[in-house]
Amino acid sequence: MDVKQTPDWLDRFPWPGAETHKHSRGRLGVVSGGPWATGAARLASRAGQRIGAGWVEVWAPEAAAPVLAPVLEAALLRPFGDAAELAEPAERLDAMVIGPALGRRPEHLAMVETVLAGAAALVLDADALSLFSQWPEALFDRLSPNDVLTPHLGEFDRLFPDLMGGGHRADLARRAAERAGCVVVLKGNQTVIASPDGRVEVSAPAPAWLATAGTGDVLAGMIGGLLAQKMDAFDAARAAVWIHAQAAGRFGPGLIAEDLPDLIPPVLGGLWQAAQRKGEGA
Ligand SMILES: NC(=O)C1=CN([C@@H]2O[C@H](COP(=O)(O)OP(=O)(O)OC[C@H]3O[C@@H](n4cnc5c(N)ncnc54)[C@H](O)[C@@H]3O)[C@@H](O)[C@H]2O)[C@@H](O)CC1
Ligand SMILES: Nc1ncnc2c1ncn2[C@@H]1O[C@H](COP(=O)(O)OP(=O)(O)O)[C@@H](O)[C@H]1O
Repeated sequence: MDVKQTPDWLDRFPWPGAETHKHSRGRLGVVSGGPWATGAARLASRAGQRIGAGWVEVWAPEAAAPVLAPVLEAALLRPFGDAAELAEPAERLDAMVIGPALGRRPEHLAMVETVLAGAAALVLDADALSLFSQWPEALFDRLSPNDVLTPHLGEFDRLFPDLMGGGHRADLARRAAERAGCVVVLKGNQTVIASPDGRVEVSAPAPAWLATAGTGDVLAGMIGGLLAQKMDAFDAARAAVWIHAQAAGRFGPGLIAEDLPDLIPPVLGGLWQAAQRKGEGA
């Protein structure tokens, strides 16, 4: 990677150091769907691990725990009974991802509401967004500037129907971030990342191989993993979108979401080398 072309967030990327331990490196929680819908949380949690969160917990409804137990290794399984039990991780952990394959029933809304009340930085994706389609203001009222919403255009339309009328996607995302009071990642071939303070970045076109189920769940886990490492939400979203596209480009045709988390390390390796060279040149 040419040092002159390195992304500006590279200077703020959370590399571990000699004093780092797994807890100080960033603790991420991912909330799983029910027993028939655990795959999305697995994709997100693995992506969070790969991007550097040192401690990853998968919070699973009790019925889903037997499904997850045999397939999680370094990630920790945390079964829960009802939504109120999510208050503890939402306070203790650095970041949480909720929404992928969560479900859209009242108990799922209660889960999202519980997590919104905690101190952890949040990535709200998929069903966590659609659950608020009838009352988006109830979501916006509870968000913090370090939270991130990751809608595709269909989900964006549910939360911000009046913004869909026209204008460039960058302008839609900017207005959405201002209204929501948090970072908005409007996904697509060119993903727009907008901050409530007015910063906006439009990504370079990403490989269309990403148009396959589950790649957004991986992106949510990547953003969550960087938030857990205390990266600023706008930088975390920009970095994750960039690394996600680079990883997809490395695989090319035939990509499925399962491939993506394990493609993160070589991309990080290139960034690490570029950061070292930049440091030596400084
Ligand atoms: N392995 C898994 O368990 C996976 C679970 N998933 C879950 O499956 C459920 C349905 O996910 P969907 O994303 O289909 O959500 P939705 O069913 O909420 O949205 C899809 C609808 O939005 C419209 N739409 C408009 N623009 C779109 C765009 N740019 N990208 C995608 N859809 C667009 C589509 O035409 C479709 O009508 C969610 O719970 C989701 O989290 C998916 O994330 C895929 C992987
Ligand atoms: N045509 C495309 N070109 C490049 N990237 C795409 C394209 N279509 C989708 N993507 C990317 O793939 C991901 C899909 O996310 P999403 O729609 O939430 O899927 P899922 O919910 O199935 O994980 C997003 O990161 C999006 O930017």
